[in-house]
This record gives sequence, structure tokens and C-alpha cells, in this order.
Amino acid sequence: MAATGNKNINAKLVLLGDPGAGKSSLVLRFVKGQFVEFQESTIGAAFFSQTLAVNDATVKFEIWDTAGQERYHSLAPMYYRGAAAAIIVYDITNQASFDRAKKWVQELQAQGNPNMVMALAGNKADLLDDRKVAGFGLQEAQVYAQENGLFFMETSAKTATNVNDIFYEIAKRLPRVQPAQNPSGMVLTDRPAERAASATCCS
Ligand SMILES: Nc1nc2c(ncn2[C@@H]2O[C@H](COP(=O)(O)OP(=O)(O)OP(=O)(O)O)[C@@H](O)[C@H]2O)c(=O)[nH]1
Repeated sequence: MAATGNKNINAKLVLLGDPGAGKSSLVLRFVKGQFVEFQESTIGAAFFSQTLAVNDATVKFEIWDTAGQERYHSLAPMYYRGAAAAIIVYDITNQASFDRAKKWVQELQAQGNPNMVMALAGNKADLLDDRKVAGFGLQEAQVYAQENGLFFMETSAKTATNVNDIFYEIAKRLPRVQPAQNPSGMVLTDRPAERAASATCCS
């Protein structure tokens, strides 16, 4: 079988979510394999890139880690516009952050790229005892994600649980550009025989 060759895919990915949910920590874990106990709040946004090999493709993520603070909200469309993927992050110990995550999903559904691959990350999974997305927690998030076409994982930037996995799952779900079956564009042919036929057909 002829090899189709390696496909290189560049994918813009944006992280959105409440301040303190752990967006920067997830990126730092994924890109540098590090975790900082007292990670500073992001100002505006920060850019990172990281490459993953997935099946027959190499996916280069161009990652925009946005600032969660409300005063930066108006900047968000600049980062999610044209993004191929988004990770919406909440903190499993903070109910308000889950509610905010749903608002981000609504905003992306209304204004984001319709083919965007969306992942919901319930972060700080190492703090299971403090779980505050209360009473329902894991199950509510799973149901919500399913109903809204997202895929969902609980993650921990601290212990690295599911961090590479969530990026890997996104990479797998990105639409692959299909090789053209036929030359693109319209082929115009001059068919004088037909024209001649039609000119004489009905007179
Ligand atoms: N226990 C635990 N703490 C975490 C985890 N992820 C992040 N943190 C901590 O939570 C705090 C906030 O993390 P950040 O990564 O700065 O959160 P953020 O969402 O980027 O916040 P903004 O930049 O303000 O939007 C930091 O003190 C982190 O060390 C995690 O998985 N487990």
C-alpha cells in the first residue's frame, strides 16, 4: 500500500475558564512537564507551542492561554476566533468555576468556529476530597459534556493526571484535510459538436 506520507497539522488551541482554575498550570505541565504551587495569574494571554505525534500525523499546537479575570473577557474572541480547539477549564472544588465554564461553552457555540473541537477539563482532580461541583460533580459534568458535544476529562496539573491525554484526544479529533480526489476547480470544455447540434435542433 502506498504510504500517504506524514501530515503536519498546525492547530490553534485556546484555554478558557475562571481565574485560578488551572489553565496556565495545565499548559505548563503539557509543554514543560512542570508544576508551580503558586502560579501567577495570567495578564492578557500567553502563547506556547507544543508538537504531538498522533497516528499518521504530527500536530503542532499553537496554544493561547487566556487570562481568566473578567476584565480580560473582551479580549477572548481574539484568541478563540479561528481556533481549531478549545479547552474549557474549571476547578472541581469550585462550583462557580463550573457555572462559568458553561458560559464559555455557550459563547463558543454562538461565536466560535463551528467545527471547533471542544474539551471540558475538570481540573485539580488531586483535590477529590474538596470536590465542590457538589452532589453531582463528575456525573453532572459528564452529562453536560455529552449533551453539548464536548469531551470531558478530569485532570490534575499537579499530578499530571490526564494532562497529556486531553491534548492527545484533541489532536485525534481534529479534522484531517483530505487529499484532493480530483483536481479542484471547474473544468470548462469547449464542445462545439453539441453547440452545433443544439443550434440546428429545433429550427
Ligand atoms: N492542587 C492543584 N492545584 C492546582 C492545579 N492546577 C493549578 N493549581 C493551582 O491553582 C492556582 C491557579 O492556577 P493557574 O494555572 O494560575 O490558574 P489559571 O486558570 O491560569 O488562572 P488565571 O491566569 O488567573 O486565569 C495555582 O496556585 C496552581 O498551583 C491542580 O491540578 N491541582
